[in-house]
Amino acid sequence: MILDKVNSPEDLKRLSLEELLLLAEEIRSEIIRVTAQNGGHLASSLGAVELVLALHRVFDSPRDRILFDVGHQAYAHKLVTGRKDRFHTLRKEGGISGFTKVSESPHDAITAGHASTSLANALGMVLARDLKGEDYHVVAVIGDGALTGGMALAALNKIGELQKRMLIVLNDNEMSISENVGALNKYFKELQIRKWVQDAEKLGKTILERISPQLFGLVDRAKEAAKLLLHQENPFYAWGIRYVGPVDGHDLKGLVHILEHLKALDGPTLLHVVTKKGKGYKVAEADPIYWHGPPGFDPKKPEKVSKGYTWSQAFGDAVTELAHLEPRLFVITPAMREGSGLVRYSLEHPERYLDVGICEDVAVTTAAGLALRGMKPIVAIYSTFLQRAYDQVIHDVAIENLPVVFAIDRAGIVGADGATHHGVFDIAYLRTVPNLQIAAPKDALELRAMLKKALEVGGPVAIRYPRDNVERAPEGVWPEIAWGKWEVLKEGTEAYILAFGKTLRYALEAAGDDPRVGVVNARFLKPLDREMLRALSRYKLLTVEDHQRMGGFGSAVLEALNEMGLKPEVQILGLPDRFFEHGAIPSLHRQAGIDAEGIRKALAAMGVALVHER
Ligand SMILES: CC(=O)c1sc(CCOP(=O)(O)OP(=O)(O)O)c(C)[n+]1Cc1cnc(C)nc1N
Ligand SMILES: [Mg+2]
Repeated sequence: MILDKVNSPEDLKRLSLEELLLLAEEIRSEIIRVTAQNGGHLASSLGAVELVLALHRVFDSPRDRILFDVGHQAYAHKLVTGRKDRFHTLRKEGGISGFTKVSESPHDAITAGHASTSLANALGMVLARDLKGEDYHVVAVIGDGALTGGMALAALNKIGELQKRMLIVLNDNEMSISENVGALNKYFKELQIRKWVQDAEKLGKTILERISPQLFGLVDRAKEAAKLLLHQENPFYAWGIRYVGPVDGHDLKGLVHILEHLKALDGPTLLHVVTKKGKGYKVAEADPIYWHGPPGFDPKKPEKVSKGYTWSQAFGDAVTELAHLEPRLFVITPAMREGSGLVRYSLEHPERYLDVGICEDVAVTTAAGLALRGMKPIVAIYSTFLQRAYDQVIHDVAIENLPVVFAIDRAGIVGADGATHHGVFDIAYLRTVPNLQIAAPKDALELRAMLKKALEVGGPVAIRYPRDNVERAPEGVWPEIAWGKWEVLKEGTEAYILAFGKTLRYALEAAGDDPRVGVVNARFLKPLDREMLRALSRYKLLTVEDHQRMGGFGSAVLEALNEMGLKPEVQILGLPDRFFEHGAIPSLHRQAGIDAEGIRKALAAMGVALVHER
């Protein structure tokens, strides 16, 4: 295998073009083999193989810095930068990350996972380079989806003004996770048609030159005028960035040739490459949405596997039904239609559905605008990605107490996507926001009850639920819920576990049938159920949450007890003050001490040692 001879990008420079082409195929097979075992971002990484090889052939990483936006398309990059022997540990606990990670390799220029960060990072790097009088290249690879992010567009604006030498490679496969959206995306499609026109022109030109040089001259001048017009229409022209393309992102020889030329240019250049998401693997080419991030699969007989009924689907089913009952309901997603369970909703209510692209800030403030004009918007958003819209939650929604519902998916530890994707800060960053109420349902029925009630509350409400399976709730059922009230699920004589969200299952498992320990479904964090808290304050209290310990649900309970002048013995279980890497959710929960074992240990330390069967 040629890959056996590649231990660093240096080795790529010694390969012939034929060997490079063979290497590309070997890399594709390795990506498929390992993703089949571990799951991962298959289609994105398959589509970027030639681009990665061409970049590492022409540039000199790690001296030259090559940044990958989101970092999920960088499996080929990992394989040729000294990690091929560890590649089988991809996304596994203790193994290599599924994204680029500075601490993992000197070749990983940025730690990524969230989109649209590469251009601002690259800007910072070229500023540092030039200030220090150093000389290296900075190359940022950004996808068409990531380019819909405001951070990326704002960085382009500054890059164009400063005119620092850098190369931006737009990896345009017309896909985000779903089909990509936005006016720029439409323009790129246009450009690709023009590419076809250019090729046809070349053919026409050759024929014309033979027939009549005069006529050819006339046509050529007309074409130059049109090109100037076209060029000036080019948004990158407006940003002061040299645009080159579109070019075939799978033509390895052509890419190497172009990159060699662009390497010599000064100022900012954007090379627009067109790739096929899932390239080289038929099922992934045919359905880049499912094969964007499949769980494991049989590489010889790749079939879609059902992940079971999830919280995301329970949410999607509930809002799809709710929209028939509430004509003012409007659902917004920042480029996560499938992940948020909204495919059915988007098909049944297209006129009240919007995918804004990878821009959570726009999603939240668009919801504010909808609410100001009498609609009932729901923003379907992952906890980790809501971090991108913190100011918009406060400034555009909460201050005016607008009726916006935040359906926060992937709340808590999410597993193989790791530190950049765990949703473990939202309680802390939301609970200090006045007017904003926060709840966590224990099951799909409670989710339906909360969603329906949240639309009537009249102010902003955040409902958080985990990345997990859940028992399906019957259609058409909308249970009542005592808003702001907790629910005692098990009485106790000595201690009560106050569980918020997903940890309720661990609490019930830990308490078992021991009469000394009670369990409360503390489903409302804001408002807290102070009445019940007062009543329970004569017992020992243990709070447990799938969230950072600091600033979470337990902190809220402590503050409330303090305000009420109550001083029961309280222990708080939550994630310690560090980042959790990628790994299996139960294992990470065990490490954090928030699972049933951790709860039992905490109770024992409080003098309530539970006897339980092993
Ligand atoms: C991995 C992950 O979380 C991905 S990959 C991806 C699509 C990126 O499209 P792009 O065109 O840039 O790349 P492509 O896959 O090669 O087509 C999204 C929306 N997400 C979720 C997401 C949402 N929002 C933010 C801020 N960051 C991320 N990463
Ligand atoms: Mg894309």
